[in-house]
Amino acid sequence: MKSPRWRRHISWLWLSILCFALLFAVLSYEAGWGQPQVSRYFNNTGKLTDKQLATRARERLQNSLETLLTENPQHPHYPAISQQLNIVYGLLNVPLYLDEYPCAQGTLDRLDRLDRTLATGAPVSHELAASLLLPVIQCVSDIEAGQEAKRTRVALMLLEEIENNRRMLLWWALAGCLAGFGFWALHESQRRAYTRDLHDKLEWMHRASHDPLTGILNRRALDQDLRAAIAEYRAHGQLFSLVLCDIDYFKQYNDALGHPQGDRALKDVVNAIAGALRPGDTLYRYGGEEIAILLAGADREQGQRIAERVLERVRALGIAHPEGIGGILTASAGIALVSDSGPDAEAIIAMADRQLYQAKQSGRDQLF
Ligand SMILES: Nc1nc2c(ncn2[C@@H]2O[C@H](COP(=O)(O)OP(=O)(O)OP(=O)(O)O)[C@@H](O)[C@H]2O)c(=O)[nH]1
Repeated sequence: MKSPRWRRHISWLWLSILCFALLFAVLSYEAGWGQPQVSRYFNNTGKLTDKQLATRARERLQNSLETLLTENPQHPHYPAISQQLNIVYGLLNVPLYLDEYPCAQGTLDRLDRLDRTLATGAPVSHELAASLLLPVIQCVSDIEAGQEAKRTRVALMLLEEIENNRRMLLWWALAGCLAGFGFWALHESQRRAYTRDLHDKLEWMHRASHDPLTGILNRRALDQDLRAAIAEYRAHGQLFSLVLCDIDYFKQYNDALGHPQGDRALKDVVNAIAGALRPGDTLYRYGGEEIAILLAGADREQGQRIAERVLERVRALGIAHPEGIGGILTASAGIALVSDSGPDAEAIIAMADRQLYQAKQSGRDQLF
């Protein structure tokens, strides 16, 4: 059955790789994640730096008040104080303070008033100086405290945001890892199932063409190879011979020593025959105790020489046979050359079979 179209295009392996790639991307992003947050913090704290202005203003105000309270009214240094107050005015005259702190505008008015008084050169009493500057210092201190509280709030928010991001990242990383490994596991099971299927198919193919007892090719394989060899002969005149080999008096062997012993002897005979062949020759179990040998490229002389060698190897095994020729297991063989029988599978087999029959009729343990 054909798998659905999407299954052929999306494999679990690719999904797994995608998950790990996303995980990597998230981690890379995390590496630079702190950066925008920190810059946001400094953007926010840009407004907070005004706290420093208030601090500087407060210090100058305190110095000015101290000077005014310790001033010798006979030798006043009002211009210097006035200069300090002008600087303070400039430090406090910022939109942020005026927008957010109600006392800020009154503070500027008071500074203005004191400055104008100083400008007249008339002595400024301690009471006047204190009544004008103390509320100003109080307001500036409030601004300082307010800005400081704001800075703390922003810092806390930033920490909380970073913590939330970390937690979210952890969950995403965990999910990415689990999904990646999950898809990889699916891919692995799919791969194993595929390998198992392939293995099964190969085994079935092997079983379909091989004999289970001896492990050599079977008759079906011989039919196929014979057709291929005939095609080759027709196309290029490539000669070949077919030898049919049959164990002599095998029924008696089985009857005397039992079927399991007969199986062992059959395997020994097959191994002996295989040992007598050339690399390009092929062995088949044609049926029962009958073995076929396809001798590629062999003319009559070569075919006969190999077939004789086969019979000799069987003899040389020396398997004891109570009713065998000379007391041992032997075999007979019939050979057919493609050029004699005609390029037809059935005709070649029939000819080799007739030759084998002749060998049996002539006393067995021989080639015909
Ligand atoms: N042990 C065993 N015996 C088998 C197997 N296949 C076929 N046989 C036996 O081979 C014997 C063939 O007997 P026959 O066809 O009469 O031939 P034969 O006894 O060898 O006599 P000739 O061929 O005339 O020499 C039968 O007894 C089958 O049971 C096998 O796989 N194992």
